[in-house]
Amino acid sequence: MASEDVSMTNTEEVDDFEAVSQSFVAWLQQHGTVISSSIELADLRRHGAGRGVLAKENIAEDEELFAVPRSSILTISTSNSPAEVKTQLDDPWLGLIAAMVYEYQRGSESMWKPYFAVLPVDFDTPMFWSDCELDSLRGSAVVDKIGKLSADTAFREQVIPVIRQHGTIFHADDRSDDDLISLCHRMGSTIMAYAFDLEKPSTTDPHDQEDGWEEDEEDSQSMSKGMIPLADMLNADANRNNAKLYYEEDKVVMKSIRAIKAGEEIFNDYGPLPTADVLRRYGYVTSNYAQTRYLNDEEVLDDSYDISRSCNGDTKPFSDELCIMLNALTLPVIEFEKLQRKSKLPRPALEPSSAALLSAILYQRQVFYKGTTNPDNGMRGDAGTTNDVTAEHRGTHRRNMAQQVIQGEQLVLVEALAMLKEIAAPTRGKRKAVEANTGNAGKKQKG
Ligand SMILES: C[S@@+](CC[C@H](N)C(=O)[O-])C[C@H]1O[C@@H](n2cnc3c(N)ncnc32)[C@H](O)[C@@H]1O
Repeated sequence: MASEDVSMTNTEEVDDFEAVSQSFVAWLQQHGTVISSSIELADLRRHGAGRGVLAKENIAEDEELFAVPRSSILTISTSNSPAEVKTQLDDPWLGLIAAMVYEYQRGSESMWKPYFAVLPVDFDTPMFWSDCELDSLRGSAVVDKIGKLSADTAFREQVIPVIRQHGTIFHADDRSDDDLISLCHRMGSTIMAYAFDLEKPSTTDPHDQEDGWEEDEEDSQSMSKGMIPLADMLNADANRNNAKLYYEEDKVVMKSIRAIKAGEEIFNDYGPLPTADVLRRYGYVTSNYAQTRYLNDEEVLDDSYDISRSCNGDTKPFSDELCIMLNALTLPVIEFEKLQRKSKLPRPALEPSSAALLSAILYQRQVFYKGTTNPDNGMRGDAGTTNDVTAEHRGTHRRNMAQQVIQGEQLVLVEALAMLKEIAAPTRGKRKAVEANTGNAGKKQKG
């Protein structure tokens, strides 16, 4: 959410918001972005969604909405920062942050200046919450995933020395370290909420190998991060997702994936993230994701497990990996050794003893939420961004979002515990339904 959204109080600032949008669109076109006359960049602050893209007229499925040349995408390699800076920071995430700080600090010398004008200055992600606001998220595993201290350390120890070494070209000589660290946080959070995983063109420049930002280890070989102007002006809605980005050799193309009526918003999809992760990455909450998941990070193994809400018979609340791990833990040693000799794993069907173990863990997990909120309150309506509230209401808005996260997670726990109770001690006649619900129908159960 852009800072001008929050501070907007008078007509002058309304006009400024529009003017900034218009010069951004003009800049895009000057640099080769082709925009369909059927869409427009719109002011959606009244819906709590900042800027967004709307259909001006009916759009058919598979129509090109806009095409952005790869040269307009801000990445480590397209940035004009000196090669020495690019090689000094070999972490791709820190590298992209440094490239963005560099381009931002150059002001009108940077080709991306009109783009920075539409990017956010303030964020509602928990990274920027006060301790008191964070307390309203107590119990959720998201609190341990914020990583503010480790980011501070990485900025202080790795990025700041590089900026200082090239202080003149970074226009950083009159800025304090704390000031620069705030700027790094701002760019890091922008990347988190706006950047795309870029698919590389088939003939890859060898320098591109260093480019980008790795988020997930498994992605690191094939993906890099880049800031794609205009593509990142689409808001997200899993249920109303109607557009998709396609990667071509010299450009990226946003196309409709279904017919869109005039006046409708054009939506991207961030994927089936747990509500807590939508808040952590994007600074808003929504109940729209059908697969509201609870990240049950028990650290039993060097991994974590999702428990999904079983909204319909197709959804498996407990993953195969989780079932196998629990079954392995509860298996008598002699049985476990038998499987080991045959190089086999336990079945991915939750055994009653495993269900009892998982129940005990989840009851333990419930205690962490004590006093945070009451799960019986039911879900509140969606709390959007702070784009439409003033700064003094920000705390209330953040606490409302926290409440929506906590209530969602507690609901998942309550539903999972009820299901586990059935598996651990099934009531006569209900066993079949439980097996169907856990995705294990037809599989032989022990015990
Ligand atoms: C990729 S940007 C989309 C453009 C953004 N609205 C803007 O004005 O710059 C992602 C940010 O948009 C906002 N956003 C995206 N989808 C939203 C939604 N469904 N409801 C409310 N805000 C949303 C969040 O602030 C998120 O961090």
